[in-house]
Amino acid sequence: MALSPVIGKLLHKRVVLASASPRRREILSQAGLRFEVVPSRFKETLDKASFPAPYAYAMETAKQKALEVAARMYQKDLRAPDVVIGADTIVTVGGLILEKPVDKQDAYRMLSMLNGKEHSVFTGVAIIHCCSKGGQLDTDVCQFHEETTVRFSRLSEELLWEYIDSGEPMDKAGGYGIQALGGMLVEYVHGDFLNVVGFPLNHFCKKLVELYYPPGRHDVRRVKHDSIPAVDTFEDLSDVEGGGSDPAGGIKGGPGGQAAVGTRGAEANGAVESPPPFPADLLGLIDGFKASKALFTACKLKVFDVLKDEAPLKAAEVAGRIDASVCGTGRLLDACVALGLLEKTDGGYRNTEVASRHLASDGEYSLHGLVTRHDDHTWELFTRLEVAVRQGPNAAAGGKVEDPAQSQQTTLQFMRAMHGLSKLTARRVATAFDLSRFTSACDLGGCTGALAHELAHEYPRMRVTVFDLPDVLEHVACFQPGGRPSERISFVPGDFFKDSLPEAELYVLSRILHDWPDDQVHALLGRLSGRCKPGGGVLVAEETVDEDPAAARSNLAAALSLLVRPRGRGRSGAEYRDLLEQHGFRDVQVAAVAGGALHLLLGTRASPP
Ligand SMILES: Cc1cn([C@H]2C[C@H](O)[C@@H](COP(=O)(O)OP(=O)(O)OP(=O)(O)O)O2)c(=O)[nH]c1=O
Repeated sequence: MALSPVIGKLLHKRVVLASASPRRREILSQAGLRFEVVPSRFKETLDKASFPAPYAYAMETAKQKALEVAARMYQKDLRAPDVVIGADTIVTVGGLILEKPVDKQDAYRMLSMLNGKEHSVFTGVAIIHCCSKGGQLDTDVCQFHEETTVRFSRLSEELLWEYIDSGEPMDKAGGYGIQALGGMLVEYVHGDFLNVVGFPLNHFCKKLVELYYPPGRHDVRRVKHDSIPAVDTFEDLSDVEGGGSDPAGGIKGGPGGQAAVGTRGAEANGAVESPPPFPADLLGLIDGFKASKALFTACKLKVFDVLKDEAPLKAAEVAGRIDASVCGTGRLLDACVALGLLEKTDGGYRNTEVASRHLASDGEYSLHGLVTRHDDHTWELFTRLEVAVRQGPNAAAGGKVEDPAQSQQTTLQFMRAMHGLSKLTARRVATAFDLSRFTSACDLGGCTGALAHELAHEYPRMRVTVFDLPDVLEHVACFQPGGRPSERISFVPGDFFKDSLPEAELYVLSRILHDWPDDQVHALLGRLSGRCKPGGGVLVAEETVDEDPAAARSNLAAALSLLVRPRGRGRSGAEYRDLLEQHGFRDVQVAAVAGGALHLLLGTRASPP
C-alpha cells in the first residue's frame, strides 16, 4: 500500500494517541498505524483572544493535549512513549471559534450560526517526539494545521431540532458530525474531508515524510525533473520500502518547527556521513516561477479552451489549433500534466476538472482573466521586487500609477481579472455575516457587480448600487448573468473621492482600501462615515498583511504584491479595525473567508456624540 512506507516509520516506535475521539482512532488505525490510546486530561480552556488566528489556538490546544499525556506517562514509569500525537478540531464562523456544545441549547446556537453559511473547520495536530535526557523528559514538537471549508444548506428550525434530538451534535466541534447524519446538512466541502472528521490524515503523512524521509534513492528521481518542480507527495515513497534511515536517530529541530531525523548512530559507528536532507521544498521554491510561467503560457495560448469539451487530443492536433510548434506544444502539455492541470491518456491530452473550470477563458468561475493580467502586468512588476525592497514600497513602479482606464483593452483585462477573483469569493463575503437587517447596499468600486449579485441573491429585500468610474461601468454589460443585471441592482457612475456617494444602509469596500495611501483612506472613510446613518454599516473585505510569521505564508503573495504596487499599502486586520473605529464605526465583527485569504470586517455606524 502506498502509505505504508511512511506509516511504517512509526511501526517500531511506541506511539500514543492522546485523544478520546473515536474518529481519530479509526482514521489512524485504518491507515495502518499501531498505537495506544491515552485520552488527554488537558482542559480546553486556553484564552482564545490571545491567539492571532483560530488555527493557532487549535495547534496550541493539540500540543498541550499531547504534552499532558507525555508528561503523565513519563511521571508514571519514567519512560515516555516515543511519539505522542495530539489533535484539536474547531469550527470558525463570523470570527468566532466553536468547540463542542455544552448542551442542546448550545448546539442549537452553533447550528443556527452555521445555517445557510460557509464556515471553516481547523484541526491542529501536534506530533511530539519524546526521550529521556538527564532524568528529565525531553520533547521535540512538530505542529501543523489543516483548514477545510464547509457550507451548510439553509435548514428549517424543525430540521435543526430533529438533528439535535438525535444526540449526534454533543461530542463534536460546531455541533455536527459530517460523517454521519450531519452529512445531510452539508451543501459542499472544500478541502480534506477527514480534517472535518477530526484528523487530517493526508497532511499528517506529508509531515511524516518531512520528519522521517532520509536522503537516498528518491533524491535522484527528484532532480531528474529539472524543468518543473516535483510535487512532494507521500505517494512518491511507495517504491522505497526498506530504504529508510534508522528512526531511532536523534530528532533535530528544523526550520519552521519541523524536525528531521539525524544521523548520530551512523556517525558513531564510523560509517560515511549521510548528506543533509534533500531540500525538495526549497528546490521547488527556487523553480516555482517556471511552473507559473508554464501555466500563464498555456492559458495565453488557449490550450485549456482547446481541450475543454473535446475528446483527448494529441500534441500535434493541439499545436495545429493554437498555431504553435509541435515540439514546443508537446513540452508545454507535458509540463501541464506534471502540474496537475492536464491528464494524459492513450488518446492524448485533456483538461483536468480544475483546468476546465478555472483556466478556460469562459465559464462562471474562470480565472483566465486573472492569469492574463498576471502574465502581462504583475510578472513585470515582480521583476522589480529588488528595487522595491531597496528603495521602499511603491518604488518599483517608478511612481507610475497605472490608470486602469488607460485603454479599453487594459480596462477590460483588469475587469476580467477582478471579476474572476470576485466570483470565487463573493458568495463567501455575502454570507460571512448576517446582513439581512440592511435593505440597501452600495458597493464602492464594485466593478462588474459580482458581489452585488451575490448580495441581492442572498438577501431578497436588499437593493444594491454598484458605484464605480464611468470608464469601468461602460463595460459591465458583458459580465452580467444572462447579459443584464437583476432588477435590484443598479450601476451608478462616479468617483468615490469626489462625487456624492449614493444613499445606502450598508457600504461595501471590497479590495479597495489596500490600493490607497493613508491620507486617501481617511478621506474616503470620512466621506463614507458622513453619509452613513447611525445603525448603518460598512463591510470591508481585504487581503491583510499578517504580522504573525506563522500565518504569513498564506498571504505572502498579497504582502509582496503590496510592496511592488505603485501606490497603496498593506495593512493588518487590526489596522483596518482601527481605521473603522477612528471613523465612528463600532461593534466591529471580523471573519476570514476563502481559507483565510480574505479578511472581513463589519462595523456599525455609531450615533455622533
Ligand atoms: C466538525 C466535526 C467534528 N467532529 C469531531 C472531531 C473531534 O472528535 C471533535 C472535536 O473535539 P476535540 O476537542 O478536537 O476532540 P475530542 O474532545 O473528541 O477528543 P480529544 O480532545 O480527547 O482529542 O469533533 C466530528 O466527528 N465530525 C465533524 O463533522
